Amino acid sequence: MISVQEALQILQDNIPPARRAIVPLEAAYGNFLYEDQIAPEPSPRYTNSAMDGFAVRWADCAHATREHPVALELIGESQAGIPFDGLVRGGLAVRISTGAVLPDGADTVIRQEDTRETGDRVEILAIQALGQDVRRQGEEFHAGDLLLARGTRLAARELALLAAFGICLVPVHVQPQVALLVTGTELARPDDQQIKPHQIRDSNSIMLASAVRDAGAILRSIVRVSDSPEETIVAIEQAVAADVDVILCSGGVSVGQHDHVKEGALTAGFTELFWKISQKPGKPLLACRQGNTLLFGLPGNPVSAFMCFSNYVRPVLATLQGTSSVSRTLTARSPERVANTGKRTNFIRVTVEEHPNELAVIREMARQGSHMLSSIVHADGYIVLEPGEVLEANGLIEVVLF
Ligand SMILES: Nc1nc2c(c(=O)[nH]1)N[C@H]1C(S)=C(S)[C@@H](COP(=O)(O)OP(=O)(O)OC[C@H]3O[C@@H](n4cnc5c(N)ncnc54)[C@H](O)[C@@H]3O)O[C@H]1N2
Ligand code: MOO
Repeated sequence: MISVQEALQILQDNIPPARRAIVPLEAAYGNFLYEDQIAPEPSPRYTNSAMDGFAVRWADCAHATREHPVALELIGESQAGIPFDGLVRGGLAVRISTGAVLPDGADTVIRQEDTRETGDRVEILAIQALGQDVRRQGEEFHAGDLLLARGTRLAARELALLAAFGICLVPVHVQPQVALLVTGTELARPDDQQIKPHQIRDSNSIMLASAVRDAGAILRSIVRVSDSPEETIVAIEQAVAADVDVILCSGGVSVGQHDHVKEGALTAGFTELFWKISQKPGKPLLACRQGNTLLFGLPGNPVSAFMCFSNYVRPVLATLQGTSSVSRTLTARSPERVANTGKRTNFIRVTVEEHPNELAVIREMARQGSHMLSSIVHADGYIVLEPGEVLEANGLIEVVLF
């Protein structure tokens, strides 16, 4: 058996390069940029008004007050999308809407509330400063400025920025594609009304499918097979033919007569990277590689499957999409003593209580069984203790949050 660190290192050394593509903006959601994005033009694109009101010359009305208004002749309008085609000379004003081009000659906008219209004239009742309520061309970005750095994840705000600059083809790392293969003769679908007394419901399918989505990857397929070597081999070969990046198998990875994932993977042409890690839960985790495809044999026990996904698969899926940001951690205090009395690295599930301006407090889940979903559902994260390691009462430790 290898250690947790050794397993992580082997995986790091075997992650294929993240796939790249230039995709339309509409298809880029959730992807990470592989190149900096540079402003092709200034923003704002043109000098425009921040308010509905009147475009004027500062010099005409610098001293205007409600007691001593300044009257200007209204000569036209600059509407958003329909600019004024003329020059604002001394003594003149142009009606302007928010976002409309500031007409030539004007340098200041008076908002509507500070004016009074009288026929073809507008009285300026108040003014604060030269250039007020004018949004200058390039005041946010000049052409050539950095908009988004490589490695940025593209979501609502980032996509809006690219759209605003007309960047419609985006260089991204493609989200990795995953095929899920769930093995187990004892499995029934969750909605099976005829479930037999010797069957259990397949909870790993939806758990892993959701975890794949949470990890930013794309689930291409879910195939369920019984504990049959032939079915397992065929299903693995089909996943390889579909050219996915990662094949995730659930169950059938231990040493029993009916565990066929390892032999299935090797028969389908995979090379073993490792099998069995000195850890609890998730000891029999299998990792294999064939070309640029990785295969994981996750243990069937639901908690083991989830913890192996969190520790090993999730970081791989992150690297495959061009990022290393995976899990959030925090330093917390344990009021109780926690010990690893076993021989394997122990991923101990804990609840986390957070209080403002205080260290978070963790409590070990009373039940840690790898068949007990409550140990992950009601936990907030986990701590890692090596064999023989003791966290004394009130000791501090890093918690990995789910
Ligand atoms: N003789 C030994 N037996 C076992 C060892 C060992 O070292 N020597 N390791 C144990 C450990 S640790 C684990 S973890 C499990 C892993 O076993 P498998 O990966 O072969 O998984 P299965 O036997 O297929 O299933 C284990 C358990 O999980 C349930 N299961 C399976 N699939 C699902 C699913 N889709 N949804 C919900 N539950 C599932 C299954 O019914 C079993 O109860 O091996 C130990 N044995
Ligand atoms: O590794 Mo198993 O996950 O201890 O039950």
